[in-house]
Amino acid sequence: MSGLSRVASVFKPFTLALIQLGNIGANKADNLRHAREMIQKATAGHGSQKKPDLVVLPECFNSPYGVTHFPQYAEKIGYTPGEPYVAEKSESESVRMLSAAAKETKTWVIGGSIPERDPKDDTKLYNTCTVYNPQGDLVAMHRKIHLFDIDIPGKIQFKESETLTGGSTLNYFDTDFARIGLGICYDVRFPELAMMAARQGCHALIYPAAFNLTTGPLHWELLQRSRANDNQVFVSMCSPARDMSAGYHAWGHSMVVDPIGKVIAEAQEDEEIVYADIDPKVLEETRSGIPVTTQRRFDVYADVSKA
Ligand SMILES: O=C(O)CCC(=O)C(=O)O
Repeated sequence: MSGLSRVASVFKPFTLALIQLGNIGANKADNLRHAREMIQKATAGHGSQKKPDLVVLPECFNSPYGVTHFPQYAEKIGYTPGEPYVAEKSESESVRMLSAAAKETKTWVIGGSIPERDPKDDTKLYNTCTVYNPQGDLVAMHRKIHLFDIDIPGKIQFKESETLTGGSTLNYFDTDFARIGLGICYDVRFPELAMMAARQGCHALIYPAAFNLTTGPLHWELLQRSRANDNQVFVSMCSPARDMSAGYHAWGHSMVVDPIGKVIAEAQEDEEIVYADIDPKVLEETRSGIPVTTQRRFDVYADVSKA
């Protein structure tokens, strides 16, 4: 067996904007206000910059990043794919803001991530990304699947599983220009997830993220270029700005990589908006020039979990 199992039909040029948000502090209302202003700024059009079709916020944009903060900042969203949902009346203030921002700017918004409380089980929290169309409807949600539990002695220790539960579904959404796969930060380390999304026809994989000063320089670019090269898709991670006065020091360097593995946009460390023009021709040329997407040998490696 070879080839892609399902290919989404629509893939047109579009402009992506990554908001490398700064000033994420303890005051949630301020964080939400600032995120909304930055969405407005990113979509306002500056000089020759084309208005983006899709804007992205970073991981955990409404609260400081840290396991002790998640319970305090968590919000109930209560969205179930396929069921009616009125975002502007959501119990979640972050969802209401993101929906309003998407609607007022008439732009697709990937709303970074926020700590979410399970609507049916108060003891369960997730790290959750929500997505809005230009009418402000919530159209997709992704709960971080792989929790960030690492311990590099003397460098960084982090254990999201102390307060979070991992999601268990692959998620993507369709726009009028592309099919976009979702992951959150640590999810990028798992090639299986990216490969499944690409095989479901995603043209771009987007990860709100927040790497750190240890793993950022080691793996931030490497992982994005790897997932892009493995699957011949666009890959992007959007980070918060670096704030050395915060409890968690984010790497920054929000980035977009094209399907041949080239970095086509990159922020530095401070608050910044970076734009990338996504050109479907690069995906087509990469796949026809180096046709690994049709050369796979699933007869040899049908199920890697059994290897
Ligand atoms: O994988 C890494 O090195 C960082 C992951 C991370 O910061 C996260 O999942 O929030």
